[in-house]
Amino acid sequence: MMLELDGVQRVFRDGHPIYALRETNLGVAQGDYVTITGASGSGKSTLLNVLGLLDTPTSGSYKVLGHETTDMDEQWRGALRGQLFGFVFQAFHLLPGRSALENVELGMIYGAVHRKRRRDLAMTALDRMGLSARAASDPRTMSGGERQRVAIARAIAGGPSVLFCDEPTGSLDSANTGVVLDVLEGIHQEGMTVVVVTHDPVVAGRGLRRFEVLDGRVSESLTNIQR
Ligand SMILES: Nc1ncnc2c1ncn2[C@@H]1O[C@H](COP(=O)(O)OP(=O)(O)OP(=O)(O)O)[C@@H](O)[C@H]1O
Repeated sequence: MMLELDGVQRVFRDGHPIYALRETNLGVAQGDYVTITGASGSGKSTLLNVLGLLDTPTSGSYKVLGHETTDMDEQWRGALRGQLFGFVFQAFHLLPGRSALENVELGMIYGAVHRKRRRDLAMTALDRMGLSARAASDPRTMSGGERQRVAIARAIAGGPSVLFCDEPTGSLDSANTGVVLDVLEGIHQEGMTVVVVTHDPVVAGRGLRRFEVLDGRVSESLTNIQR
């Protein structure tokens, strides 16, 4: 199993305890295309953050490729995250005043990749996103769909095993949503594991395994069981 949550809880303390995730069991296999839906505040982002090693469970076990992560120190967790995971967020998080190519390269700056190799990987990733002609462009001059494709290029350039996307189409119109969904499908077909959090049923519908979060409880959608 690529990712395996077992009895995971995430409790925030804000005066009183907030049970963002309760007794969560979830396995993601290599090559899965998982979508996670749920109402606002149900715990979707918390689930993605825990899976992406951006946050730590309060209790329970979380294994990545069989390695228990809950007792790793932050340096190990960071190394694992940098090596295995790529992230895409709703708000793109691209640096203005830097070219698309530089933005993609910056995603690999903490790795051990040589500068020249970083540039080649960044160019290849932009090319895969159909954006090689815009490599020198400032993201501020690009459309929302193009910006998100630059962000996806940044996330995949270093060759992660899992791509995590938190509301990747939340800032896009329906045409650009379709383009980004096609891109994610292509990435999945090439073998990457894809995990997408979304409140949009159209986006959720593209997943091959669909989960729903309700008040911190995660359940697999019936459509998977019938499949
Ligand atoms: N750092 C935090 N401190 C306190 N409470 C938090 C924190 N992060 C999340 N929560 C709470 O945990 C619950 C789950 O939040 P989460 O962001 O995971 O929901 P979500 O389903 O992603 O919501 P949305 O769709 O609105 O982004 C909510 O009640 C939220 O207020």
